[in-house]
Amino acid sequence: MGFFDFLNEKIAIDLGTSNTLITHRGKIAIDNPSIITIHQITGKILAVGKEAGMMRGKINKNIKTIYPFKDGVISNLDATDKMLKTFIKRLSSFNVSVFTSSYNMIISIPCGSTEVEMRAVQESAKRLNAKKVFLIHEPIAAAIGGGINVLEPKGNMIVDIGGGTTEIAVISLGKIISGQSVKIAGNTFNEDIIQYIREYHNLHIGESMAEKIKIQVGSAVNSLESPPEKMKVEGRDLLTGKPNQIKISYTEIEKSLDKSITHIENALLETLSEIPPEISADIYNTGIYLTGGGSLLRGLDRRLSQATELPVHLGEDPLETVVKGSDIVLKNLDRYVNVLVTKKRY
Ligand SMILES: Nc1ncnc2c1ncn2[C@@H]1O[C@H](COP(=O)(O)OP(=O)(O)OP(=O)(O)O)[C@@H](O)[C@H]1O
Repeated sequence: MGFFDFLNEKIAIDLGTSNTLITHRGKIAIDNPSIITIHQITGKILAVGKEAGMMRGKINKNIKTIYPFKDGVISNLDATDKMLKTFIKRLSSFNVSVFTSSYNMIISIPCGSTEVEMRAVQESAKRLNAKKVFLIHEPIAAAIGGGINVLEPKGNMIVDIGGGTTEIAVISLGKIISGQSVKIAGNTFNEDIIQYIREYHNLHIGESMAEKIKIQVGSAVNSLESPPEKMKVEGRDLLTGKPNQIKISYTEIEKSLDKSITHIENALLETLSEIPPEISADIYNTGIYLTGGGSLLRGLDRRLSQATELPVHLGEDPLETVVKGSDIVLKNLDRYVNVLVTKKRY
């Protein structure tokens, strides 16, 4: 790669509550949990991303695990800076810290982001030496990444279930015309599972175990065509204090998640009830596009389809659609300029 190619570097970043994805030269180069661990006393970074994720729940009191984002937005600016800096360094194929002030960056943000939250993202990006920083709303990026033509005068409905938020958006002519950001998503599902197992099995389990359960035996419906086998779950018995093991089935997990999924269903129905009739007609024909890691929960598409009486399409690689869409926009700025979030000057 020549020097001048370097001047055209483009980076798309999906700063997620659970995962941070970064594309570089059109490929996903970073796909890591959004976690860092630091030493409590010295403040030194001990691990970032995957390595920090592996330490989750198994740390001593001198080590602190930090999640830089909460509910889709930056909750710890310093940790965000440190994490992003490490990821950007890892992107470099050179042996030196190459990224000078000559690359363009696009970052996806939840549609409910406030001016202050957007400024925090901008400032963090500026400290990474980006030449230009563009912002895009996550559902628009997800739609583009999922292959939907968002620029046509036709309504499309996207539901992006992430770790911290579920973003519901109706898009037409490149803009969100209706929608909402609900703070119920994958992390809430994990909390529901922890709570259920504590209540019904007197077992205290950690966050990573809850995540494993959700993936292995999680379900949004109580009857599955090919049900997963019961799963062995280990934790601390609340009555004896000793380590213990139980077996858990997908129907129990369905029960534990029911309340949260009902919330998502209601938010969807509310958004549908607020859109103009012409757009309603479009959505009646096209249905709903479901994406984000949370959409991988077994039977969720079926359940949302039953609740809305609309077809629900599950996209491919739902964990990657937002960053892929952002990358497409950055590469085709002339075509997509109208979909970008218009920033105030700070
Ligand atoms: N197979 C699976 N079944 C159920 N949930 C899953 C599965 N795989 C991943 N998830 C969940 O997807 C969520 C992460 O999704 P994603 O990476 O789209 O969110 P994010 O972008 O980090 O979050 P946000 O958009 O809220 O900031 C996590 O809660 C994770 O547990």
